[in-house]
Amino acid sequence: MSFVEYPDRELMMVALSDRIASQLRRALEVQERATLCVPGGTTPGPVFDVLSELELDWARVDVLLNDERWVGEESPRSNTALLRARLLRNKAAAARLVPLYAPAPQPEDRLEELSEGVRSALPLTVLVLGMGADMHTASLFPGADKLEEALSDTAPEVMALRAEAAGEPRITLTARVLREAMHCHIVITGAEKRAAIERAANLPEIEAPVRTVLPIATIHWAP
Ligand SMILES: O=C(O)[C@H](O)[C@@H](O)[C@H](O)[C@H](O)COP(=O)(O)O
Repeated sequence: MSFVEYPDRELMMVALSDRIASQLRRALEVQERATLCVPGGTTPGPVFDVLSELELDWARVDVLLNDERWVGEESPRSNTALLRARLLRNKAAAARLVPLYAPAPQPEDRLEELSEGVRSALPLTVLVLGMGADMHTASLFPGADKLEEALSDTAPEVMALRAEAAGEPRITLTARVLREAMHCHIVITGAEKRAAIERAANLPEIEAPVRTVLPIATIHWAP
């Protein structure tokens, strides 16, 4: 795991966006399409703003969330709505969105068709992850009902999980899909998350799910 510390958040978001774009550009020199997988939540908005303006053959990029809360796009908690509002516009409007949500009461109702779409976009070329102070990443929450299976090498690509801390049901990429990414960045801010990721390095994955990607991740941190 490597750790990059920035003096402030703005600098981090610009530097990280630049790095993501150049990794995608390099991949597109040798392959027809590339996949960018990104988190929802409150941290990545500014990265999306910068990325959406960068020069890149976006028409050959598939964009996919790490995970989604099981809510419609009209909800302020919808990660898909965040993606549409902040990333899939400007130059990046040409990218293809791989959906992780479809209207239905429960994620299990649409899991098969959503998984098929995800499979068509694998492996992940550039994976950007957030992390909660409880050391969850994507929707791999400590204490989630199916966490053990979601961390295993034999998990399906996509699973529906429920956890008390998660609020609504979640749909998430599983650990093995995250671990197979070509490039992996974790973006975090603040003292609490810095302490959490340092703690995660010495805990089992079942208690600190983010640990599953630490061997391949570059951690980007700003106060
Ligand atoms: O849908 C989600 O909640 C995310 O994808 C999740 O994994 C997020 O990255 C972390 O919870 C950090 O969230 P914040 O950036 O809001 O702290």
